[in-house]
Amino acid sequence: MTVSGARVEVRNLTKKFGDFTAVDDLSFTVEPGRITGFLGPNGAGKTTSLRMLLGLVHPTSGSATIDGQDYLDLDQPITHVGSALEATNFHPGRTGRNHLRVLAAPAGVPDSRVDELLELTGIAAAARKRAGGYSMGMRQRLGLAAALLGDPRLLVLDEPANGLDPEGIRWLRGFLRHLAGEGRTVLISSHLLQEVEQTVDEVVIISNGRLVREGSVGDLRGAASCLVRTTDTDTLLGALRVADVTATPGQDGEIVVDTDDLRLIGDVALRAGVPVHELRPLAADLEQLFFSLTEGTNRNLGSAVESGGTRAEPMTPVATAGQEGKDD
Ligand SMILES: Nc1ncnc2c1ncn2[C@@H]1O[C@H](COP(=O)(O)OP(=O)(O)OP(=O)(O)O)[C@@H](O)[C@H]1O
Repeated sequence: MTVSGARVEVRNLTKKFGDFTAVDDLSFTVEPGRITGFLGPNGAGKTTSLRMLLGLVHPTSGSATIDGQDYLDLDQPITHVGSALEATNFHPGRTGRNHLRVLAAPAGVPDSRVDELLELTGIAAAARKRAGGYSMGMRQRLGLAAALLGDPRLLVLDEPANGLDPEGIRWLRGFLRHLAGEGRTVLISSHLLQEVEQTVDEVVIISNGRLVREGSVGDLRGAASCLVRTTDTDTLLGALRVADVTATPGQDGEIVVDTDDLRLIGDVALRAGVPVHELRPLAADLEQLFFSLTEGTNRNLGSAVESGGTRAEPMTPVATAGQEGKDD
């Protein structure tokens, strides 16, 4: 199945609550066929941005559009955008199945689609149980099923990994990958880069309502490198130089080499006749990078520090779902 994903454009988006600027001149783009992580510490402004994208909050200035249109101007929005903002936005006394049916009916979505989504999201066995008794992970799955009712081109999920166990996170990763693989645009928020690092292709990082970084996860990780340890650093450094590989000596026989081609390094060392005691790729510490970009700020804890620095380039936000229903 091929889906024409929607392009999200956020331009100079700003939201003030009184004197407080929750979202500050935010610009970024979210591309179809990709999973984009919208990241920032608690209180950074992610949910507010997503709510503006979904037409739930009116921007003070700027815009957030879906294929060039405001959410509120979309014809049959359920077919364009599916969102899940809060995993508790359902009637606790209603079964999971009825929750979905209540959302589906007014949108003209057949009950067969509800049953299909209950299967797809792995909660079919609990479909006739009251949603109030669902675990957090099951609520997340129910929210995801609700977001997918209209087979949308854009999926906006606020903290979808919250409450999922490692197996659930692995499942979510595969599920979102499948949806993006069909061409859909997938935008997920998280306050933990680590939680979504292996899920997302692109990141938009905000802090104090402002963009601090936008780009691919690969860009964030930076250039590949590896560490090699030997008892004869001088000889190995010379051999690496001859092989035209940039290398920097460290302590205790360590050399950091600007490539992740371990075989090449091993071959160079063998030819130079030096012993290799360690050889491994060096992973960038993304979590540390995330903290330095966001300065560990958490406005919800009252520790807001206006970040003066690290402005970067642009990318995108989002989300909502959850409606009211009636009893079974
Ligand atoms: N209606 C409102 N009135 C006043 N302040 C608000 C309102 N909504 C949000 N805020 C404030 O705006 C800031 C951004 O909140 P927002 O919920 O968008 O952040 P977030 O990045 O989604 O955080 P979290 O990860 O905790 O959900 C917070 O300091 C919050 O207290």
